[in-house]
Amino acid sequence: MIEPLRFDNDALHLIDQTKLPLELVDLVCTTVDQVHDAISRLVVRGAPAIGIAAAYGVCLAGNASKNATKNASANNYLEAIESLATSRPTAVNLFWALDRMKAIVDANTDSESLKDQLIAEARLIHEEDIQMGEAIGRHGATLLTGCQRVLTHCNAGGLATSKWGTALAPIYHLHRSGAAIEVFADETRPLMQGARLTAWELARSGVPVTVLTDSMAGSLLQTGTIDAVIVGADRIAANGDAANKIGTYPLAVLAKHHQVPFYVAAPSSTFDFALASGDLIPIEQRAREEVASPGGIKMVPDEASVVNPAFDVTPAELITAIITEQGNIDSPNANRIAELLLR
Ligand SMILES: CSC[C@H]1O[C@H](OP(=O)(O)O)[C@H](O)[C@@H]1O
Repeated sequence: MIEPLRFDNDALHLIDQTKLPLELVDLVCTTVDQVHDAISRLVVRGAPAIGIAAAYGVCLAGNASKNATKNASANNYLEAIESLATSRPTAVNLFWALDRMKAIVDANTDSESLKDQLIAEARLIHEEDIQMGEAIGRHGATLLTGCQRVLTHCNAGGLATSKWGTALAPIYHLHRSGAAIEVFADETRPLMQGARLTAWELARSGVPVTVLTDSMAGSLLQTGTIDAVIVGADRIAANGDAANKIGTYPLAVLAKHHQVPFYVAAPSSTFDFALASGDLIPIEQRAREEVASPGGIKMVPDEASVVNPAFDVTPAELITAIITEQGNIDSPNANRIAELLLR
């Protein structure tokens, strides 16, 4: 499996996902600002991957404070945490990871070992995500068993996480076990994560994949072509409402209408119990150019306005089950989620 990020104690190596599928190249970050920029430009993207990258980004602040006093060193890390928290607003994994790094700084009593403690915590966050992806694959496979044609939106695969993905983890699990499963991937405008990233990583793994434009999903569901829909999430509120890539909500409505199971796959680090419902989830608004000039080619006249929300929110009642590393939550609601994840 492809691994989108690697840390060698002084540098964070990222697959530059803005270059895929044409080029497989790394972007090497040695400063906090470079990691902030990499997250904001979607060099590294996907809720779990963003959290892991930010955790390693905090560690890079240590490079700037080699000779600083204890307080300066801790302050550098706290400034890094504050800065990285402004890189993107929706994926709660970013803030979940930064909170874990801040707890290490706050508990610090020995500045000499602080950088090592932070690197250890970032590596733990990374390793935990690998384990969570593996478990999501196992749990999700029990729901997708027998499904031959699965539709997904955006990229919630290995490129969006540490290794196995979330929505694609059950598909990789079933494919490895010899199941006949193929994926229909929404291209996912405007940044085309489905066409560029999901198709690339599935093809590379030998999983049959068909790319469709986002507007084609309805007719595939209408004609019975699709056995199940599975997507990732960037933040799930306490009542089970899930924020995910723009275009997920209409897909959930279509799946409900055509009585096709609609699954959301996410690790517990994507749940935000501080938010009672999905309408409270901050939705990132991205630049006009992503819609108006895809690939630098102007498609929209200057006189026209453009909207570009990066995410939408799917109400819990449209979700058949949420797949987590701790198990599957059928017909999600607040008490079931809390019960399963907080036990
Ligand atoms: C496994 S989380 C993947 C999640 O993140 C994507 O958004 P972006 O590409 O903007 O980071 C999309 O919502 C995916 O479902």
